[in-house]
Amino acid sequence: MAVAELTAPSICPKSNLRSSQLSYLSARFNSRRHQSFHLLRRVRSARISCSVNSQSPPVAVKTQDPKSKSSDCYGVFCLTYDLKAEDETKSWKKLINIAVSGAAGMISNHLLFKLASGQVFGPDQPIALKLLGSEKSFQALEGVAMELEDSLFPLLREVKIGIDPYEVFQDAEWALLIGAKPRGPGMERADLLDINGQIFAEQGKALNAVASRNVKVIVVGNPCNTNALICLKNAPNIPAKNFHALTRLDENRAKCQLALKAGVFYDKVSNVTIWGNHSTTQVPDFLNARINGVPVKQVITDHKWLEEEFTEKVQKRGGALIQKWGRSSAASTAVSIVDAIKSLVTPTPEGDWFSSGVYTNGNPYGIVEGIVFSMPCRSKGDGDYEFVKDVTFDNYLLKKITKTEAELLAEKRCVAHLTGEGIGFCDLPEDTMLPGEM
Ligand SMILES: NC(=O)C1=CN([C@@H]2O[C@H](COP(=O)(O)OP(=O)(O)OC[C@H]3O[C@@H](n4cnc5c(N)ncnc54)[C@H](OP(=O)(O)O)[C@@H]3O)[C@@H](O)[C@H]2O)C=CC1
Ligand SMILES: O=C([O-])CC(=O)C(=O)O
Repeated sequence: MAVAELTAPSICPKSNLRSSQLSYLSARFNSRRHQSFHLLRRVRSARISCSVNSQSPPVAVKTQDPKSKSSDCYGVFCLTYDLKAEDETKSWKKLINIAVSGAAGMISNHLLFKLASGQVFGPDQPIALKLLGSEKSFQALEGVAMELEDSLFPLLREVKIGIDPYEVFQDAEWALLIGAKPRGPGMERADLLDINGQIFAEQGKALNAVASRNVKVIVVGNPCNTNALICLKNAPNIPAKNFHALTRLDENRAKCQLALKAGVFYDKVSNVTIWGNHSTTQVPDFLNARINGVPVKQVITDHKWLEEEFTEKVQKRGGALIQKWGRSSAASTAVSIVDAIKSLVTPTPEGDWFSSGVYTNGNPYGIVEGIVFSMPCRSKGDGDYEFVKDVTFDNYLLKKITKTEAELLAEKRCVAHLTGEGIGFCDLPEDTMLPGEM
């Protein structure tokens, strides 16, 4: 690995690194081959920061336990700071830990820079990014960390990279689970459920063991509803309510199509629910949706279009995009993850709601319990949510909801061995597909 080409940071922030870290770092440098790259950087950073700060008044620093397996950091982010020592940062909130899996992937490449810029959690919220990859993607992950260093984001105070979820998820307050294996040629959907299910079972166990007891988990990697179910079943000490499967991209896609048809800008479209699975059986609800506060069916009177073209367009938008791009949605998915987080940390506007795939227990819509199903939610902005009460159903909507519910129940039976509910038995509907498959 080209360690010799690396230079220490040319700036020395008002920071301090404990000199006791040096021997610890040097020892570890020899013992962990794959992490030698950033450990050497860390030694160099430490030396520079120690010499510059030898005349500085002492500042409170975060203590680092050499025995801790989760103490690795990356490059410039190994410097430690007293956030209360500088006027600019005095009013900042307490640092939050955000874990991201699949961090070397396409979606993450958009998302991480949004998180670090402050546009998600706000301009007074410092963050630590804990990035999970694999042996295969570790070098790419180092590249991601280098780009984060070079971006000089003031709010980004820590970056750590690793391949062990038990280390990376330590104290995570948010876990954005993006990494998943794509469906390869000739791979059965049951195989995909099993391969990805293993990943999410393992990550659920790791969250259960080391994450914050109130961690909020957003599962993006497909098939995201059932992956989220597997994850929450393997994390019994974390409230099931805290697990989400990302269906916000589908909601955004539905809003865009309704706006286009009605000839209005998309900010006029509200109250859009995606019901069910993030698959081609998902149900974009035009019965309860509104345009300029008026029910969509009164604005768009072509109901055949709503039932057929609109619905199918939203269900298959992912596939249409893959045909153009040659790869699945990455930028708009990252934007929708931002939207999903913001919906939980800011109060939902009066009268509106957002869609999220959440655990069905206690839902007021009669959806079967024990699955992860996209439904309309509202939040007070405290990271939690409640189900919306005032939604209506007609026969068309109920029939569609029943179909997507049956699909999720079949997926659940297929992964029973991963949720601790017996032996997996796959009788998936023939037409079950991800939005990206056509
Ligand atoms: N719910 C939703 O709305 C949507 C979900 N998705 C899903 O999100 C998931 C991730 O999508 P996306 O980020 O586009 O997928 P990518 O293929 O870009 O990344 C996913 C994984 O690929 C590996 N990887 C990526 N880049 C590299 C690299 N340069 N070298 C080595 N390994 C690499 C990483 O796995 P590792 O680090 O583990 O090796 C990473 O976790 C997929 O399951 C997709 O289907 C996509 C769009 C919308
Ligand atoms: O199928 C995929 O991987 C892409 C996907 O989920 C989407 O675009 O909604």
